Formats: sequence, C-alpha cells, structure tokens
Amino acid sequence: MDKANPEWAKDIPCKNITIYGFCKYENDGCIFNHGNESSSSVSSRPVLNSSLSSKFNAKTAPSFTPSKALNVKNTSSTAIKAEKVAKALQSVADQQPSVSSPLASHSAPFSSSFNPYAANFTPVGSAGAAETSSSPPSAPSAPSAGHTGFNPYSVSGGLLASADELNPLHPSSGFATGSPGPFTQESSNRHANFPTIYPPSHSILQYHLYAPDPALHLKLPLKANERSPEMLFIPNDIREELLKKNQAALQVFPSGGNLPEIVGDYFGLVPLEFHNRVTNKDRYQGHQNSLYKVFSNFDGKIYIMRRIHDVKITETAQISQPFQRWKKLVNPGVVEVRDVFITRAFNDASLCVVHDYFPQSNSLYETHFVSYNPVPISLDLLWSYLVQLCSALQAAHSSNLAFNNICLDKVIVTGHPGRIKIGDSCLHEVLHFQEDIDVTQQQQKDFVDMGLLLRDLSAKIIGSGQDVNDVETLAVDDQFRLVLQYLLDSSNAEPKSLEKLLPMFASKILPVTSALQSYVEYTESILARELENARLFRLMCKLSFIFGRTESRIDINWSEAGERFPIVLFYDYVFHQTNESGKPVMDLTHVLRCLNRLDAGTSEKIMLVTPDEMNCIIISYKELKDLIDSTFRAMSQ
Ligand SMILES: Nc1ncnc2c1ncn2[C@@H]1O[C@H](COP(=O)(O)OP(=O)(O)OP(=O)(O)O)[C@@H](O)[C@H]1O
Repeated sequence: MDKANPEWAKDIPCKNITIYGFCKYENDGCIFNHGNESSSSVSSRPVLNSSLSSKFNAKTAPSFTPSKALNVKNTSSTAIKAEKVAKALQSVADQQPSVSSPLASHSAPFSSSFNPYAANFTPVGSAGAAETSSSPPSAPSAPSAGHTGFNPYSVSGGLLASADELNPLHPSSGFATGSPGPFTQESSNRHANFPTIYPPSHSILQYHLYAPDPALHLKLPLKANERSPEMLFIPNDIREELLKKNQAALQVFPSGGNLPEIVGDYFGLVPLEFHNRVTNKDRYQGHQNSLYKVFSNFDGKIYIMRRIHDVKITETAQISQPFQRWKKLVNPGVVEVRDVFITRAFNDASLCVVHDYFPQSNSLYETHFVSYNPVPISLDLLWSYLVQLCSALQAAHSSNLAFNNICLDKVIVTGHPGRIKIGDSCLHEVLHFQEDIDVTQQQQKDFVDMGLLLRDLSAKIIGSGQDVNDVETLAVDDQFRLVLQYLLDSSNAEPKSLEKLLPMFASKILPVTSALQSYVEYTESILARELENARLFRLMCKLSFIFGRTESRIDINWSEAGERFPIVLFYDYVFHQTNESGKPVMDLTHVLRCLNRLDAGTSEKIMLVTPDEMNCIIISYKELKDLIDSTFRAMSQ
C-alpha cells in the first residue's frame, strides 16, 4: 500500500462508520470511504449521522436564539453568546449519534421548534400509527404501572429499528405473522394499506433538552428526608405526554389548498385521517367521510368535526331531534357531541357532526393492533374496558339511545390507565332518521358489538388460539369467558340487559374503580406539587428584572452603602452559595425555601454577608420583600 497516495483507501469502508456509525475525521483527512458516491468529493455524512445533525440544529433552535421581538439593549452580545452556545451544542449533537428520539430517528429533517405553518405538514394528533409512540395505556392494576414511560433508547422504538420493523404490516412487526389475530380476511384487507409514514417530520419536540431521569445505577437509595431534583418536578413521562398532547392540539394546517377556511362556526381545519385504509362501506350509509380537528369561533375550544360528504337532508328535524337527544348524554365513556349542521362550504351538501377533541387519542384498533409498538392486552385491561363500556351503555340506554357503532375503530383510547370513550355518537341516528328502527333492537346490537370488540381484543392475549370465533380457545379466565358468551349469544332466548350482565362481574368493577381513583389521586398529587410553579416563576422574573442591570453598577443605591444593596447580597445568598473550598453549591431546596419565604414575607431574619466577609446585614424576609417590591415599582413607573 502506498501511504503517500490515499487513492488505495478510497473504496475501503471506514471502520469508524462500521463501529460507531460515524467518523469524526471524515472531513479531517480520513482517507477511507464514508459511504459517499465518490470518495474524492467533499463527503457528506453517513445516513445515521446526517439525520441526527439535521434534527438538532441549535443555531436555528429558538431556545438558543434571542428573540427579535424583544427590545433588549444588549442584543448583539446576547446573539453572540447564543451563537457560541449553539455552536457548542451543535458539536455535542454531532458527536452523539445515540442520543435521539426514536421518532426523530426515522423522521424527515427535524426543525427543533414546532412551526405550525410549516408547509410540510404531517399530523401529530392524527390517526394511524402516528400516535403510537406515546406511552401506552396501562392495565388498571396500579397507577405507577401505568407509567411505563417513553423509552427513547429501546431497541424496538429506537435507532436500531429498521423501517421494515416499524411497518405494522411487515412480518417482523409481529402483526402479520403468528396468530392471524381477531380480524377476518376481510377486515385485515381493509387495513392493508396502513401507512408507514410515521414519524412525522418537523413537529417533534426535543424532549432530550429536558433533564432526563438519571441512569438506574445512579439512583441512589435516599433517606426519608432526602429528595433528588427529579422528585421536585413533574415526572418525565407525564410531562412528555402532556407536551405531546398540547403540541397535537395546537398544531394547525397550512392555509391554502382545498380545505375551506371556515365551516360554520369553525375554522383552522386539520385533517385527522392520514391513513390509506378503505372505509367500511356500510358505515355512514356508504357516504365518504372525513375527520378534522377544528377551532371553534364560538368558544375558542378545539373540537373534531366529522364531515359526511354529499348527503341529502331535507328537513331540519332530521338533525335537530337526534342532536337534542344526544347532547344530553354526558358520560366519561362517551365522546360528547357538540354540534350538528349541514354546510355547503365543501361545495356539496355535507353533514358535519362536532365532537369533543382528545389530543393524541387513538382507536383501540390502532392502539392494540397496528401501532409500531402495540400495547399488549392483559385481562385487567379487558375488565377495565368492559366496565367503562358498560358505564357508557348504561348512560345511553337509560336515555333511550343506542350507539350502533361500538367497534375497534370507533372506540378511542384517551389516556391512562386505559381510559376509553365511544366516539362518533349521534351520526347513525341522523343518517337513519325516520327509518323504522326499533331502539330496543339496536340496544341489543350494542351488547353484541361490545362482545365482538372484547372477543377480538381477547384474541390478542398471548396464548389465545387461532380461531377467533371460538371463545373457548381465548386465553381469558372463566369469568370473562362467561361474559363473552353472554354478550355473543345469538339465541335471543331472552334480551340482554345490564341488570343481568353486571352481576356476572361485580367483583371486577371494584379494582377498576380503585385503579381509576388511585390514578386520579396520583395526578392530583403531582398537580398539587406544581401549583406553586407559576408563583415562583413570577418571583424569579421579578428578581431577574431588577437584579444585575447595568445602571445598578453605577447607581449609588446599589453600592455597598446603598439602600438596595441587600438585594444584591440576597441574590448571591440564594443562587451563588459556595462551600468551604469555594465550589458552587447548587441546592434547589435552599432556593425554593428562600423564594417561598421571600414571597410570604416572613419575619424570619437572615444574615447576608458581603463576598469579602467584611460586612454583614441582618434583615428579615419581610423587609427584603418590601425592598424588592418598591424597587420593582420604581423601575416599572
Ligand atoms: N374525539 C377524538 N379526538 C381526537 N382524535 C380522535 C377523536 N376521534 C377520533 N380521533 C382520531 O382520528 C382517527 C380517525 O378516526 P375515524 O373515526 O375516522 O377512524 P377511521 O378508522 O378512519 O374510520 P372510518 O373508516 O370510518 O373513516 C382515530 O384513529 C383517532 O386517532
């Protein structure tokens, strides 16, 4: 080999790429092949690395770019600092190929901030596998178990998963192989074109920019009185879930295109169905349908609007009567209907039904069958679903209503622990208005539909037989099997009713209610912890507004003899503590304690010492609070 002439190495793959996925000397003289077409040209990064570096661009990330809107005096120096930070972060991002969200790793180039007007729109809270990365709903057994957490490093969901593995219909996904699942040939064909486009491109937040939980081996056993910083904040999995929900809720669709700007009282239509599945022909009387997220001009809230294309409705009663009946139905197991109207905004006579919107919700089918990471079904979860569905049925049937649409596609999972709601209510009644339909018969059909839904789900439990229709082969306990047999019994010997059904599993209702209650208490306790955040944040802002301004360095009031000097010392006392050897002490508890006392203006006194330790001031929190308030007022006048 001729070491003087690097030509000999141009076709040999660089080992750094093989081992680490990237070569940091690629642009710095490394003579081996980095996967470029021509090794002699200026090399581009290998695929893995390029997706990473494009995902995180600290320079363009708004968190690191000073806002132009702010009229800050030292804008240029801030910008220079921000650029330095950005550069440093960029280089860190470039050097860490493994730090990536599993979503982002398969996405188009990432724009670190959410840009609702980006032309390249892809849904966040929409249908399909799109939402499958969110934390799965859990069995109702324990609230903490519900927080399995989003593991960005997991192999199946992380960088190591190939595109094929992420395809729900790919054999390796476990969906197409093994047990054929509960679906008949027809139903699996119906979903055969489910897209593999997820994850979407631009709208993924950099969740890693927040402090992650420490690695397990660093989680030291704490004494009863000790707290780690993570324990002081909202748990990461809940924070991430709420962020994703907010992001999905606020995402808008680029204006222009075929969609009307305003439909009735609603605007900002965002299509929610981004899948290629063929709609069940019998549904909606064979009419085509579309689902949109919409913003209400009336109350500013977000809803979903289902449009049934090209319907003929001649009398207003067809709309108003079913709507009046269904809008009274309020139950946690039902997606409430808010509005029904006919519009010509789509250039046809479309029927629009408006329902409550639950960001990031997925149908049961998406959650358990076609997601990248299907939520496993357990018996506990099935009992929970059964109890919730019965509650919804009880509410509807007692109002002389029937759903007519209980199926895997129309029941959505809205949150932990396995909370579900029957969607799409009221529509069936509008479309079949004046048809000679017996509600009691429809209610009987609801029972059977519920049985079919639970049977299909049971078939996904590990150990269930291949024949979906055979309840005996399902891996459920005898009690659940009896419930299924009762619901699916077609002999019509006696009408099915909740009075007969509920006693069959009365003992199972209590654990479900306990789990839901525990979860409520858990989230309430988290909420209580966060209660003070806004107050402390405002206090921090107030302190930061007045502390460290340029004028304070020349103003006599801020000098050692000045009346505002205690503020300078207090700021140091709170944030700039050092230990005996001069090392910074960053004790969050100390900060919170001081700020809380300052906010309350307690009479407790503290001793503030000058850095040279030559002078000290003894002052109460009340006096400090008054001083800070008066300074702030003087500044804002
Ligand atoms: N109330 C809701 N809030 C938020 N998202 C919803 C709501 N209802 C449905 N979705 C989302 O919209 C997706 C599409 O719902 P839709 O009812 O159109 O299912 P579908 O399988 O496309 O049915 P169809 O074949 O009848 O069109 C659901 O999978 C879910 O992710």
